[in-house]
Amino acid sequence: MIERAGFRPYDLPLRQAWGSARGGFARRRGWLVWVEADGLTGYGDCAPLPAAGTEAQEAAGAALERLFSGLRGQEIEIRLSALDAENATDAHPAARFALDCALADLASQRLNLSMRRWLAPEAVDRLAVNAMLGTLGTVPGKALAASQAQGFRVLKLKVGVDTPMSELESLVELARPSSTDTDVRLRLDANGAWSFDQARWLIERLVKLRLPIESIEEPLAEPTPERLDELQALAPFPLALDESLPTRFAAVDPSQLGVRRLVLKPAALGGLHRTLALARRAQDASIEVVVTSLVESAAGLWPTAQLAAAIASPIAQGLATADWLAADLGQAPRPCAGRIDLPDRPGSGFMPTHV
Ligand SMILES: O=C(O)CCC(=O)c1ccccc1C(=O)O
Ligand SMILES: [Mg+2]
Repeated sequence: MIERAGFRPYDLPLRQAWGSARGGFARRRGWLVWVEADGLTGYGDCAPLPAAGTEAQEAAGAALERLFSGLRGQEIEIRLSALDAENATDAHPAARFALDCALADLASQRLNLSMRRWLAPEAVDRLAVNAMLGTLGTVPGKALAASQAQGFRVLKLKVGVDTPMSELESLVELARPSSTDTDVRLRLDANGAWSFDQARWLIERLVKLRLPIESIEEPLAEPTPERLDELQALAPFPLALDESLPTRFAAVDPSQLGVRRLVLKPAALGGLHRTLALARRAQDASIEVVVTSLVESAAGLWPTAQLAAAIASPIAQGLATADWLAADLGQAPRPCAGRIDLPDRPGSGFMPTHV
């Protein structure tokens, strides 16, 4: 039975401003949330980011007030299933995700299971992850070399910030055989920057020039399954939907979206189990999935990584974001040789440095 529960705000500076075609940020603000029962504490993170498909800060704060007001005295499992049963298209996915994580952390600790095995017995212990280098125009050549030397094989770049023509030139320069190992590929994220014609122009050139492109996220400003399908037919690499999943395409069957890959952000989709269910539906339709963070604190990154391990997609996951933060709420999962190894500890693995 839940004895205590609460949340407190945090505000963490980044080492370097985050940029994208949908804007950027220099700090991450959110709430550390916790739930206590049987001498154990479960943690979660509410770190709204509207550009990624979550509610705004204020709506999240109000939702946390509501979600946490009636917790005391409730049974963990009952509260967890009630959360999952609520309307899937609700207006506060980040707040709901935070409570879901805290309850799941507690429930898995009580069973002495890692959160990933509590979510799925077939969970893996190791995840391939991509490096996140930032916006194409601001990435120095040596950052590329450093990531490769660290063992990353998929390097992600934000694009759609400059014109397609100048970004193509930068990509040609970056992908020169002298600067890129033969097995390294670039994951591009346009965050909805391009018209259909711009996207087609760029994809056709990337293909013709044989640039080592791993995938492109959110190519279109106005994505429709028809347009995505037409673009996907031109590309030998997957196109992916990300922030338009919780917003535009919440009710669409993954196999009908026109893309070969989905990027899943559990805080924008509103919870662990519903993200796991969407991942399974996609994988059953031979659509790849990638789980990514929201550049949130370690309290959110741990359960997000545990969820990725439960989904067990073999491609690189977007979880190498802890180093973007200059301060954190606890030790974060950190990649080594392009992979994250998850510990066997019960729960999500998060422990606050100071409470
Ligand atoms: O995918 C990654 O490597 C990190 C996650 C990421 O890029 C991201 C983080 C916050 C908001 C949006 C995005 C995005 O993929 O668009
Ligand atoms: Mg993305």
